[in-house]
Amino acid sequence: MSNIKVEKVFKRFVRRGQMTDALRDVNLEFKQGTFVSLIGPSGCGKSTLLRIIGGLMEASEGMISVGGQTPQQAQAAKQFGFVPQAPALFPWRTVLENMNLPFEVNRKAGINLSDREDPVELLQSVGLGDFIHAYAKELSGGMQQRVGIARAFGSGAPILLMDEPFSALDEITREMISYQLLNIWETHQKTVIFVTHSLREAVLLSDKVVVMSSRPGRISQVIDIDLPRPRTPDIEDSDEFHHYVSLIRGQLRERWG
Ligand SMILES: Nc1ncnc2c1ncn2[C@@H]1O[C@H](COP(=O)(O)OP(=O)(O)OP(=O)(O)O)[C@@H](O)[C@H]1O
Repeated sequence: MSNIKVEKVFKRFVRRGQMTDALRDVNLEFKQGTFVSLIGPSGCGKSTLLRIIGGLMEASEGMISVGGQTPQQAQAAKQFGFVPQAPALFPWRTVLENMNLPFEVNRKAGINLSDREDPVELLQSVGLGDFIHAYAKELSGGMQQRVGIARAFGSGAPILLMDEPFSALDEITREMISYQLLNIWETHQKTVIFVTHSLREAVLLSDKVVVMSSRPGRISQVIDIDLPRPRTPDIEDSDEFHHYVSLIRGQLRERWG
């Protein structure tokens, strides 16, 4: 089981003699196969926490375990897939060729990914079945981001770290993509840690929402989202949905005030 445990994590940046405490006393547990969102005011340390979990940055103090491994060991064992704000696609490669990138990189690293998922089926589940032979440069920003998501789900990594993947998209596209992300996640249940500023996205997508406060970033509350799955658009009109949104909004306001 690749459960992730974060214990007493503290992170201090020191730049030109200036100290910034980005995270303090962060304790969290992520169960394998769950979808967890991190939400909080700008600068509260969400991206820093994601990078520390993903082995891209070291904590100043504390312990992180990814199924018993350090984040760096887990990263070397290809446990993580990253979905950043803008997907790193090769414009002159087709969508299908871009899907093969992690596979090619991992093959060079001598890692056998024979059990990888079917890229065409993954692209279909994010609504890109008709675009597999299109060049990446021919796609809209939203379509490119969907390729990035499908690719992360097909990379063989059991843990996906998503840092505001929809932030560059317009509202309507965001809404559509969030349902496609739900769709692909409900079929291929990986652990997802999803950084967002959107209350709606956090509630719609997640099993748990971690509300953070600034500064230094701490966990102010972890809220279980007890809404039935699969989640369909009508859920957004339900009283329960609105209840969770206002609960999180209240938490965030309390911490700002
Ligand atoms: N490499 C760095 N060097 C120095 N300070 C940093 C570095 N990275 C982040 N910080 C600081 O740490 C704090 C947390 O930053 P972080 O990017 O994790 O916040 P965030 O919650 O993801 O913000 P946002 O929602 O605006 O993306 C901020 O005060 C930021 O200036």
